[in-house]
Amino acid sequence: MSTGQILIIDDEDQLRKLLARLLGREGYAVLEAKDAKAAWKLLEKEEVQVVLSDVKLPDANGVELTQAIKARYPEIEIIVLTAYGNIADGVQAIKNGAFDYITKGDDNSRMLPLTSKAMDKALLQFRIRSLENRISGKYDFDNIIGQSPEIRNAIALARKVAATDVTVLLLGETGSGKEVFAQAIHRASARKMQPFVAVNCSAFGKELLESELFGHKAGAFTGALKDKKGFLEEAHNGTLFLDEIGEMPIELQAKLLRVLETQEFYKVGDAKPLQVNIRIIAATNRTPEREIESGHFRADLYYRLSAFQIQLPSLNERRKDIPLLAEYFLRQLAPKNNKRINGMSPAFAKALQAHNWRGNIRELRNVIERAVILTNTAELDADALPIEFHMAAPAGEPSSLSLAEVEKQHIARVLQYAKGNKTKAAEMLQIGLTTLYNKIKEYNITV
Ligand SMILES: Nc1ncnc2c1ncn2[C@@H]1O[C@H](COP(=O)(O)OP(=O)(O)OP(=O)(O)O)[C@@H](O)[C@H]1O
Repeated sequence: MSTGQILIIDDEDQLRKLLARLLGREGYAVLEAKDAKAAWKLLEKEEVQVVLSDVKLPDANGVELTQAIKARYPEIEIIVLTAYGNIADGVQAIKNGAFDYITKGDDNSRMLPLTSKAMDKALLQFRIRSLENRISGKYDFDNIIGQSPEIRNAIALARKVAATDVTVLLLGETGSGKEVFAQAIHRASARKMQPFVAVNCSAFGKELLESELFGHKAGAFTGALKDKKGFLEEAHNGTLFLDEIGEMPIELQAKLLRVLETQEFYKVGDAKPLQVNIRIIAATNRTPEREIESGHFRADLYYRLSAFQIQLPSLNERRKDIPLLAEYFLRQLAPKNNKRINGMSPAFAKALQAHNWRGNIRELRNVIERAVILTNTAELDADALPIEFHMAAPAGEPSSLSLAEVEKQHIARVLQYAKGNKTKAAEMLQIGLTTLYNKIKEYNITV
């Protein structure tokens, strides 16, 4: 029995109903639309794998509609129904991305096998897409955890801008969720079925970043053996996320500005420009104004990018979300690590609240994962936290402590944490065991 859903677009009621019956008998779920407008409405609401569309529709041409549907929903396969004798339409439809075409009334015997093949292909594409989404852990706004006004405010702004094509600049400390926001904006936009391409500008050297972004022609430089598509081209019709934009070399920033202004760019080694349609979301963990002053960030690019800025709060600024996020990561990470852990002790929760989260949500996630791995009971407890959680800063005026005193206190704390195990303490302190013994003696530390 076949599965999957087919949408038939045809204004001839009789023929449409006949096809619907035929395909329904094969086990497909079938939807019907009289025109393109009704078809778009159904496509928005329903998951459709295959479209059968007449060429002559009251409000559209099926050959052009094919291109529009493929642009928005690339996984869908389309079979076009052409009028008798009009092969040109069929050929053009295939050029526009159709799976195939059938001549109306003439090809009923081809209809079922062809539909079944198109369905197989589409189902495979849907499966790949869903696996890709799962692997890359894509986020939408509902998965952005946080109740504090600071994060709710950022989410509200991002939701509003998502529906538009406006360039967005996300500001926030490292690990505060800039990429998560960029993905959520993409997924809430009309481009959601199109690629989301993320580029970390700090991960490449200057030359490499240029050819990775813009692509290159074969022979453009030594080692460029074949033509290569750049990220800009890969993100065509979709969203390009430029992370750490402040790290982009200044000459490249000028080129990027040109792309933003003209939606046009040149591959490295190519004389003719390529047209692209992309939405840009950029992010930085630096302060743009300071970067401009120091000459690392072009002011004109900044003004162009910052049409819509969203400042993401740091975790320290929204401490009341810490328990919520910790629970969320625990629920996610315990099963992943095959652990049955259903809560955290008050001491564990208190230590999370007191910590200075310089690495923000990424750090919190890592701390929870580490604790999950170390825990074999039903509850996360404070001893599964990294050492810095156990060692509050030494009390008193800093000036009142000599370096030797700080060293003594630190060694004492580490020994206490290691429950008197000197080998473990020496490892944590990254000193030899003999040195540790000497220090214990020198400072008269009681173990
Ligand atoms: N609000 C949130 N809810 C749940 N998980 C989140 C949230 N924000 C961020 N995360 C998680 O925190 C981690 C860091 O997020 P992300 O990579 O988006 O940060 P970033 O600001 O882009 O960091 P960097 O500046 O280092 O690139 C990821 O594992 C992400 O899944």
